[in-house]
Amino acid sequence: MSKSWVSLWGSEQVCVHDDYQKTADWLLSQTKHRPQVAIICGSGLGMLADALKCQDAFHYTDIPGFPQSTVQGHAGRLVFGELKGKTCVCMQGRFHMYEGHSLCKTTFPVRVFKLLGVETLIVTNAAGSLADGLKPGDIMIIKDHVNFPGLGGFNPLNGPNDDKFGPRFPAMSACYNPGLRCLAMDIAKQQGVAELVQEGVYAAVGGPNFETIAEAKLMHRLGVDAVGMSTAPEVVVAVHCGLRVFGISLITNKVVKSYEDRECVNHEGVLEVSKLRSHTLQQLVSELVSRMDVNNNTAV
Ligand SMILES: O=P(O)(O)O[C@H]1O[C@H](CO)[C@@H](O)[C@H]1O
Ligand SMILES: Nc1nc2[nH]cnc2c(=O)[nH]1
Repeated sequence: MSKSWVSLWGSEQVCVHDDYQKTADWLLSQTKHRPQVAIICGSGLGMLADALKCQDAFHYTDIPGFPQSTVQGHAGRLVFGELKGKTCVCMQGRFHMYEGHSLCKTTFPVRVFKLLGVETLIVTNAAGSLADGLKPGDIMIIKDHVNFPGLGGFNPLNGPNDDKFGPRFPAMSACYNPGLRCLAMDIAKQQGVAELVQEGVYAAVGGPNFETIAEAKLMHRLGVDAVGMSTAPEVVVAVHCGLRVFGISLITNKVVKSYEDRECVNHEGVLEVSKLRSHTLQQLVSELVSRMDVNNNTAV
């Protein structure tokens, strides 16, 4: 397969199977862990990796073929370890389109995880709320997403399809696993945090600017509950290659929807709220990993 192709947007860099394989082979040669579950930590949520025991950690700068993190709150480390009886790999820092990464680089780790033998992907993010019932500090279990860049033709699956990963036209109607969503809700009840947790629709936008009021009103009318600048491309690639997906948004701010509202969102505020809820989120994700079914690396 050629390494570049011409899209609507100009010449795109393509990652070929060999690129993912080389990174996966290098990681397999550096750690004895064979992860069943991968976790992508959102802005300020890198502490999710702290719960892993017997850690092997790698800086992205040392991993062949890996993109680099450039955003504050994304440490740029890949951490392998054991979490409540399951082997996990955790990304402390994800890649966003607005950093200048191509979509294949933005989603690169997901296919590497597939080649490592991962069966389940947990994606987390910081997001702004559009739904009136969601406030900063709340946790939204993602039931579905709107991939705005994807709808506009900016999709990580653009270009020649790699049949070894998945089909040309993958279905996206059950992206976020219903069983895991239900289990997470039960765990939230048992942990006494059910009043903080609800399900909702996440929308991915390109960023890096936050929303104008007109954009916020538009998304609210369309039924979007929370908005961020990540996650959907990773999930599209994960579903394409057959990974089971669970997603969670930590609501870090309200998206301003009124011209009378003088509030103004900023990244420092986003990181502050992430920090405040980090323990609750860690407890929820740990218990979910503990109780999810995996069977010799086969998620059921
Ligand atoms: O989606 P994550 O990586 O959690 O980060 C969110 O927070 C940042 C803005 O504060 C953006 O990168 C947005 O996508
Ligand atoms: N687009 C967007 N991304 C976010 N990430 C955290 N908060 C927000 C927000 O309000 N809008």
